[in-house]
Amino acid sequence: MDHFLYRDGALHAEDVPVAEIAATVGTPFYVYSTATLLRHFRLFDEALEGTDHLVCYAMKAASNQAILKTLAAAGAGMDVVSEGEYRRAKAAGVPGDKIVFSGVGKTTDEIRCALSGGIRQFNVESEPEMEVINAVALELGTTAPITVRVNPDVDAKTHAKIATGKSENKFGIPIARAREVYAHAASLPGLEVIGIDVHIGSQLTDLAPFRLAYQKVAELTQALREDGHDIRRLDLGGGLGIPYTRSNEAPPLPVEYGQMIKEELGHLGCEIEIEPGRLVAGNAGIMVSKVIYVKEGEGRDFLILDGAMNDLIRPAMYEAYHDIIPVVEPTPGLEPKPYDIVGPVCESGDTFAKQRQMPPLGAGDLVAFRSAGAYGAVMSSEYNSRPLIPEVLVHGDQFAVIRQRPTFDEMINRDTIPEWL
Ligand SMILES: Cc1ncc(COP(=O)(O)O)c(C=O)c1O
Ligand SMILES: N[C@@H](CCCC[NH3+])C(=O)O
Repeated sequence: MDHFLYRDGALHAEDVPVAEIAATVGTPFYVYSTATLLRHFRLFDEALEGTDHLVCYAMKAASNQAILKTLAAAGAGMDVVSEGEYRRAKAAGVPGDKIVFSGVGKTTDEIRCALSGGIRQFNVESEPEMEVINAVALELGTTAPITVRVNPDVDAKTHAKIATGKSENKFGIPIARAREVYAHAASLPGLEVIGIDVHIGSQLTDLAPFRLAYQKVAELTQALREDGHDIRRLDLGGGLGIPYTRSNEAPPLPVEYGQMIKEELGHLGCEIEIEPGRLVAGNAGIMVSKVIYVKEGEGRDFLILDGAMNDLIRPAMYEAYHDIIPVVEPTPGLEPKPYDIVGPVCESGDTFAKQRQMPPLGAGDLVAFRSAGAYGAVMSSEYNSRPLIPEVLVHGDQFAVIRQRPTFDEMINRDTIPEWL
């Protein structure tokens, strides 16, 4: 459920007509709903009710400071994967002891920054990284709390580019080597081993791969405890998928996911951490764009939009499907027409949808890409020298621009000219 609905014939973001935002900020732009963000965060929090737990929002999904602040104020922890994300989380008011640091290539500087600023734990991805964290901790005269990310060799049954839990993926250490790696970690005086981490992929639409991975984590917990490690925290990653289309079978709900976690891991008495990103932000955001031209091609009509692959890369990158709906509610009974929906960028890959049935649209009409809140604005670029598009946050009947569109001069003057030119 989200808060982008038609009312009186017009698409609204909560209580604000989307066309009103378009008139203020210009198209294209992203708009997020505070109510959806909070609702989705709370669904996870409630799903783990009765356990000692922390929901650490995977801020890579959408990391605008206003979004982070909204979630932080509701009690969210954060999962970060870079110094930039760590600093964003701190700037949004998240205390260090609610920030977990994931990622396969943390640099010495990043480790130093997080360890001196305060960190809940590092999710360690390799033995060389473990050595570096140990060295930095000793240099700073402290100990670093860590989990080791294990790769359970489970097929997440998602798009290959976003599956992370198979042995051929770069993530984590093979679960078969875990006991050896934990023994190594325990021998390093700068580390405090506190738990296990696992994350098998993104946009999972079935609980079975999660269950399989968590069963392996449960077995490993017992084995590591027998080896004398005080395993007291399990970080179970993110990955629960969202419905990108209403015709699809809906993915499992957070409450079902939470129930499964309790069934598989509840008996261990560990603190549970999860790192959802997409499910918190995905359906909390839309991208709004305007039709520039309708072009009649051979055997097909193109809707040429002012939004492009640089603004929303998911269709080009993963063949991802996004519902695209008109901002003016279509009159019932209007015969839909097939369109290829494309952006102005000079690549044929700049195609959002092929032969998509839409109500007839003309130049100047606004359309909204649903489910664009996660991995939307954060993956955008200025390719073709198209300035990054604005982001807007709605709260009830109020809206605020939370990222301005840079001016062309700002974009151009970010570059510097060497003195010999
Ligand atoms: C370590 C880690 N945690 C959490 C997430 C968030 O995943 P999702 O947005 O699918 O919930 C990711 C991305 O897949 C990740 O790599
Ligand atoms: N960027 C991907 C998700 C990546 C998940 C990152 N761990 C997407 O848009 O679906």
